[in-house]
Order: sequence, then C-alpha cells, then structure tokens
Amino acid sequence: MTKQVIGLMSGTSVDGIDAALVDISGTDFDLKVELIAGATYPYSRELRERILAVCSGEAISMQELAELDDAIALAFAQAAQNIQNSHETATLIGSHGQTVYHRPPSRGQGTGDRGQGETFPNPRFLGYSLQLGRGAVIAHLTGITTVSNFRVADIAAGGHGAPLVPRVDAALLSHPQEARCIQNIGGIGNVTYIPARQDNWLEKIRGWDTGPGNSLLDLAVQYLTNNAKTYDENGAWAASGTPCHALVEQWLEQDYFHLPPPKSTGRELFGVTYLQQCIKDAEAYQLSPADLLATLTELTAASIVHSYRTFLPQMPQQVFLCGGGSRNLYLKHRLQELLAPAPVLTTDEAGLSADFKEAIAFAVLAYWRKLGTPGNLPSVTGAPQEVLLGEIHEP
Ligand SMILES: Nc1ncnc2c1ncn2[C@@H]1O[C@H](COP(=O)(O)OP(=O)(O)OP(=O)(O)O)[C@@H](O)[C@H]1O
Ligand SMILES: CC(=O)N[C@H]1[C@@H]2OC[C@@H](O2)[C@@H](O)[C@@H]1O[C@H](C)C(=O)O
Repeated sequence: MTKQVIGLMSGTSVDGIDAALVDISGTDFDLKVELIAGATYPYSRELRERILAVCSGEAISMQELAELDDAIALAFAQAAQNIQNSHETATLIGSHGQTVYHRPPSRGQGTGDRGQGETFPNPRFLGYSLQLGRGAVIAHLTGITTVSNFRVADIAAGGHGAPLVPRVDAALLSHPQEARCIQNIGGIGNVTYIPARQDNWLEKIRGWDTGPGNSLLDLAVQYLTNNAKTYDENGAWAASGTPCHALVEQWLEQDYFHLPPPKSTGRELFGVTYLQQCIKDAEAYQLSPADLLATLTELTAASIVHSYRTFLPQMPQQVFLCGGGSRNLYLKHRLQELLAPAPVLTTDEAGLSADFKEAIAFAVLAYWRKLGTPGNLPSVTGAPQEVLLGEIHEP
C-alpha cells in the first residue's frame, strides 16, 4: 500500500513550518519514502515573536495560550494546503506542532512501586513536553486525518519523548557494513547512531540530544547585530574569527554534556540565559564578535564529538548531517576536522533531504500510528517499552 502523507514540523529555531509531501510504502524497517514536495513557510513576524517570548518563559494567560495554540494550528493547516498545490491530495497529516516547553523526566526516580514488585511511572518525576497547534483544528481546516501530540505517550510511559526521529533514521538510513551517525543540527542538536545492519543491530541503535545546535549562535548573531541578522549565513562570520579553546573546555564541563543518555534538552537550557552567561565568560578573554561566534560554533562541534566519544560503543565510520546547521560550512568543516577519518556528509548524499528530514519523519510517524506500528525506540527515549505515538484526529 502506498500512501500520500504530509509531514509538518517547526523546530526549536522557530523559523517557520517545514512541510513535506511524501509517498510512503512498507511497514516498519522495510519502509520506502519518496519526497514529492518540500517547502518552508516562515511564521509571520508577530507570531514568531510571540512563540519565542513564550519559549523564553514569559508569562501567558490561559486565553492567550488558547489563541496562540490556534494561530499555530491555522498556520500549520495553511502550510498543509500550500504543499498540496498542484499535487494529488494527501490522505494523512503528521503534525509535530511547535514545542514551547520541554522538561525531561527526573533522573533515576521515574518509577514508583505499585506493590508486589510492579513499577509504574511516578507523575512527580515524569517529563513534560508541550507542542502547540492542535491537531483537531488542522484536521477540520484541511479535511485530512491528522496525527499530532507525538511525544506524550512516550513521556507518560516514563521516557523523554525525544528524540523521536531515530526510529525513522534507522528505517531509512542504515547501511549493511558501516556504522553511521545521523546528526541533526537544528536549534538543538540530536544524533542517531545506527550500527551496521547485522545481527542484533536494532538493539544497538542509540540516540540523544547532543546540546546546542544553532540556538546559541543565532541568539549571539541577533545580539551582535541588534536583531538586524538572525543567523550566521554559511558560518562566514565565525570563520573570520578564532575559537577560544580554553572557554570551550570550560563550557564543556557543564553537567548536561556529562549526563549519560537517554537525555533530551531544549531552549529552556540552551537559550537566552545560557548565552548571557557565555558572553559574561567571554569578557575575560576580550573576544571580538567574530571570535565569540567562532567559540560558540566550536562549542556546538565539540559537544557533538565529545558525546560520541563518551557515549557510543564505537566511533561512526560515516557521519551524515541534516537540519539548517548542515548549511553552516564553518561548523561542518570543524566537525570534519574533529571526526576524521570519518567523512562528514549530508543526508542528501544518502538519499534523504537534509532540509526536510524532520518533516518527513513526522509523516512516517503518522503513517506508523495508523498502521499500529510503534514510533519510539526505548533505547533512545528511555521509555520502558515501545508505544504507539500520536493522537489521531478525523476531520
Ligand atoms: N545557510 C546557512 N548557514 C548557516 N546556518 C544556517 C543556514 N541555513 C540555516 N541555518 C541555521 O539553521 C537554523 C534552522 O535549522 P532547522 O530549521 O533545522 O532548525 P529547527 O528544525 O527549527 O530545530 P530543531 O531541529 O532543534 O527542532 C537557522 O536558525 C540557522 O541557524
Ligand atoms: C521537545 C522537542 O521538540 N525536541 C526537539 C528539539 O529539536 C531537536 C531535538 O530537540 C529533538 O530532541 C527534538 O526534535 C526532533 C524532531 C526529534 O524528536 O527527533
């Protein structure tokens, strides 16, 4: 059975909605996916600023929350309509929505005792993750069955609810002989480690959030240009500076980088307050703006590589980048130097769009939900078992 599905995603960079229209066939790890169309629909300036304010912890009333939820649902529904232009109508939408809050579960205390040796997730220690843009409204506006709220089932079972893309990565990007890392560099970075497709390879898949992707860099560029620029195009500004390695070493001492997986994070940690501390730390070294950007870029690269060296059973033979950070040539170059001899490529070179992989993944997760196939990997999210991800909304 082939199904035409739309995947919708807006990530932690809050730059806009990525929409992918895909043909999907197969069931689980035999999946085939063809990208028919992909596009990014930027948020209006007003909506983006509202979302960023909420993400940075600004107080919001219930009425404002409801309005924001539906403004996002409307923007997502419009993205779904637009991506279908001049194509056959899709029969399913997978919508990630917009994360505005993410709290990982507390460590080591995620379960309580139900008596008779049985354990259950203790609500006091569960994670919490809120994605806005309610699926019922998207289904109603588009007339298409919509799956949304993908993270809650894994979280309710005691998992992090993130990252969720690793199971899709494993289904689409494994290799018979090579161990691969798929490294997403969005606002936050996350990795999927896929061992060579041999023996019990599925059990050996790993994944976690590596830490900052572009979040600190983007905030620094906005600070340094008084909001005239939102990001360092191709990493050109950072490339004209010199990283301060002493500062990177100091920053790498931070707890998050030493926590063993499963682990997830967000703008709650790697956001404005974190950058303010970085800027303060940098004062002692009298860094130029270009040096500061080079140093923050180095933190992204070094934290990724440090996590591979610390938590992977072996270093990957190939690394494939995706997400907006894969276009940052200076960051890519630094990763290449730190990961040699493994080549650092983009997922385009493995046949999967680096720009639309996350949107494609939520189309696949919706397809799996309808088939009754689990979407999480317990070895990645820390949930005790596989669960069906997402809530189905009929139009
Ligand atoms: N040409 C480019 N040069 C440098 N950086 C770029 C370029 N294009 C995009 N980026 C970076 O990529 C970011 C957007 O990446 P992406 O859309 O993958 O993030 P996201 O999906 O919102 O985040 P996440 O994966 O954490 O949810 C931009 O904010 C910018 O920092
Ligand atoms: C809570 C949340 O939205 N997390 C995102 C974020 O952006 C990157 C990283 O942090 C990842 O864990 C996750 O997204 C991808 C799509 C995932 O779940 O795989």
